[in-house]
Amino acid sequence: MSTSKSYYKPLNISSVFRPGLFENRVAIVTGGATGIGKGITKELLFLGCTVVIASRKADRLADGAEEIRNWLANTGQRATLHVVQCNVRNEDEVKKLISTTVQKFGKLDFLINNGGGQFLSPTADIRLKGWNAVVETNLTGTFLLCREAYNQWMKEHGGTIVNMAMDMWKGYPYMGHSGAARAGVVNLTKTLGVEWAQSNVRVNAVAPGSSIVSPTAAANYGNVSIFDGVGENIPMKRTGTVEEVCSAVCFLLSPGAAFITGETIRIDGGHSYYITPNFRLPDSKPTDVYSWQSKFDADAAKGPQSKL
Ligand SMILES: CCCCCCC/C=C/C(=O)SCCNC(=O)CCNC(=O)[C@H](O)C(C)(C)COP(=O)(O)OP(=O)(O)OC[C@H]1O[C@@H](n2cnc3c(N)ncnc32)[C@H](O)[C@@H]1OP(=O)(O)O
Ligand SMILES: NC(=O)C1=CN([C@@H]2O[C@H](COP(=O)(O)OP(=O)(O)OC[C@H]3O[C@@H](n4cnc5c(N)ncnc54)[C@H](OP(=O)(O)O)[C@@H]3O)[C@@H](O)[C@H]2O)C=CC1
Repeated sequence: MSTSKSYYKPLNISSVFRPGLFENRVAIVTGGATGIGKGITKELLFLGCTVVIASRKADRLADGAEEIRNWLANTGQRATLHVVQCNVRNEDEVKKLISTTVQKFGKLDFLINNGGGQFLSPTADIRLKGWNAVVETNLTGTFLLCREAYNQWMKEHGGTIVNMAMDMWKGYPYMGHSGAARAGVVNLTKTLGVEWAQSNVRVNAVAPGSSIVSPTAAANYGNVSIFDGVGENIPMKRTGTVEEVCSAVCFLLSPGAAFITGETIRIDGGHSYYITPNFRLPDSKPTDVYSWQSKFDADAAKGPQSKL
């Protein structure tokens, strides 16, 4: 990838939220060992939360957990990280993830349904097995986790859920399966926000643009340059950072969002509101970046983006 290496340096974690905000809280983050999920996990740990990360691949979980635990040890943070292997498409594994968490930690305050993904394909070429794989991962998996978290714990004790959507507001050419599934996630989020309000359970979502740079996200497409050039068509003239998603998730989990439910926050630099053919913005510099890296690194990260 042409983007500078410094962009991918191990992150020094910080947060715009107060230290200890999530002390005595217990969270599950699916897909918490890579990319955006790993960032969410680190910020939650930084804020004192106990975090269970869950996904399919044992090696990815082990690598992610090792990196996170090394960071915890180096910074002297005293937070608990636990790993559970779980395919969100498997109902039994989802039930077990929730029950194990509640048994081990005594409760479940937060569920972050981050795990998911898709492959690029013209919709006409998608086989049924591939369609089902993507819809089951993103929509059915989110449903199963929400249902089990609610029935096994949150119905009686309250809780907060954040789901993962994407920039599918105008359809999603070449990701028709995922666009349809994520639109379903946005709709499910509204429904559950209303149905479960009486149990003091808030359900919201975030919708990142197709522009949140992480090495695993890029590698999934077999093309590490997939994010190159993406910033050009975004009003803020740049791609987004993992941290810019994490802070929105932490806000939705926080007491500051106590009156917000059923909502989906777009994190896309204005891309989904920008209609290019009739109204093209004048050239401009990239906007300021929020990241956990030093100003020097953040400036380095801006470099390649400004060439887009
Ligand atoms: C222009 C800029 C665009 C930028 C886009 C970037 C925006 C980023 C958005 C993101 O979401 S980043 C996150 C990326 N991470 C992932 O997507 C990871 C998770 N994804 C997956 O694991 C897979 O894509 C999956 C299909 C959802 C699940 O895989 P699973 O292992 O369960 O299934 P498989 O056995 O591999 O495949 C099942 C079935 O699916 C079809 N298929 C899978 N991959 C492809 C492919 N690359 N091309 C075409 N079809 C595919 C296929 O039918 C598979 O069955 P078989 O035919 O192999 O039997
Ligand atoms: N990066 C971006 O620009 C955007 C990302 N998103 C979404 O954000 C989320 C995080 O993506 P990102 O961090 O960028 O990319 P990653 O590829 O790093 O994250 C995907 C994560 O999901 C996990 N996962 C995938 N399928 C399953 C499954 N069936 N069960 C459990 N876990 C699963 C993977 O772990 P494992 O392989 O071990 O199962 C991995 O940790 C995804 O839902 C993605 O689609 C949405 C919009 C834009």
